[in-house]
Amino acid sequence: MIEVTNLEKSFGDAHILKGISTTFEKGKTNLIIGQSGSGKTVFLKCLLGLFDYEKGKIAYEGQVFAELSEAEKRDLRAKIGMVFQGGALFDSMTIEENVMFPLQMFTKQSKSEMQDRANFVLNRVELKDANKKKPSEASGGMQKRVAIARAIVNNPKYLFCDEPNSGLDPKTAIVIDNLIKEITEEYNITTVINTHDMNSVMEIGEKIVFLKDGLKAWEGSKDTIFQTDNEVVTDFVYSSNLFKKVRRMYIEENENS
Ligand SMILES: Nc1ncnc2c1ncn2[C@@H]1O[C@H](COP(=O)(O)OP(=O)(O)OP(=O)(O)O)[C@@H](O)[C@H]1O
Repeated sequence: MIEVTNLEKSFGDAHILKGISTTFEKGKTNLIIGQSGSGKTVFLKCLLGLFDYEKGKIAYEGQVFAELSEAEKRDLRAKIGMVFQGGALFDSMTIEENVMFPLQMFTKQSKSEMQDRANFVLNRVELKDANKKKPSEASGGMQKRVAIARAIVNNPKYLFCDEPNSGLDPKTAIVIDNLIKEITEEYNITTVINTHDMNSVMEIGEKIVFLKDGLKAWEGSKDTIFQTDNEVVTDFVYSSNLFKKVRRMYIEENENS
C-alpha cells in the first residue's frame, strides 16, 4: 500500500499540489484522473521519487520515502515498474533487450538468466514470438505490451503508468487496460495509473482519485463515479456526449425500475 499525506509541491511561486492525501491499495488498479494541467503527472513523479516536495509524506508499506537512506531509496526504486506515456523504448535494441534492460540495471543475473526472465514476461504479455524484433517493427499496441513487460520484469511491488493507452484505438486500449489489471491482481502489485480516458475509468477504475487544480476534488470507484453529484466530477465525466447519453439511460432505467 502507498499512503500519501498532505502532499504539497511547488515550482518557484507556482503551487501545483496543494495538500493531497490518499491511499493506493495492493492488488488494485488505482487511477488518477483530472483535466489537463490538474497536476496528475507531477503527482505521479512525486510518487516515483523523481520530484522532491516541500510538505507531506509518501509511505510505501509504512516506509516514508524521504526518511530512507540513499541505499534504501535505491532498493525501493528497484521495486518500482514504470510504463511511460510514449513507451520510451530503445529503438536500437530488440524487444527482448529492451525488456532485459532493468535487469541489467538492478540485478547481477547472467545474460541467459536475464533472457529467460525477459522471455517469461514477454510470454505473459503474449509477445514471445516478437522478441527479436525492433520496437519500430511493432504496432502501437505491441509497443505498449513491451513497455508493460519491461515494467514488470523486475517483479515490482509498485507499477506506475502514465497514460498507458494513449494513441491506441478504443478496442486495443481496453485490451491494454485489462492486461494491466490482470497483472496487478496476479502479482498483487500496487498499481497507479494516470489517465483521462473514461473508458479506462469504466473498465478498471477500482479506486479513482480525481484531481482539480492540485487538490483532490473527489475519490471513489467506477461504481460510484456515475452516481456522484460532485459538480467538478460531473463536469469532467459528462463533457462527452456519449457519457451524457449513458447517464440519461442510467437515470431512466432507475426511474423505471
Ligand atoms: N518541471 C516543471 N517545472 C515547472 N512547472 C511544471 C513542471 N512540471 C509540471 N509543471 C506545471 O505543473 C502543472 C501541472 O502539470 P501536470 O503535467 O502535472 O498536469 P497533468 O494533469 O498531468 O496534465 P496532462 O493531462 O496534460 O498531462 C502545470 O501547470 C505545469 O505547467
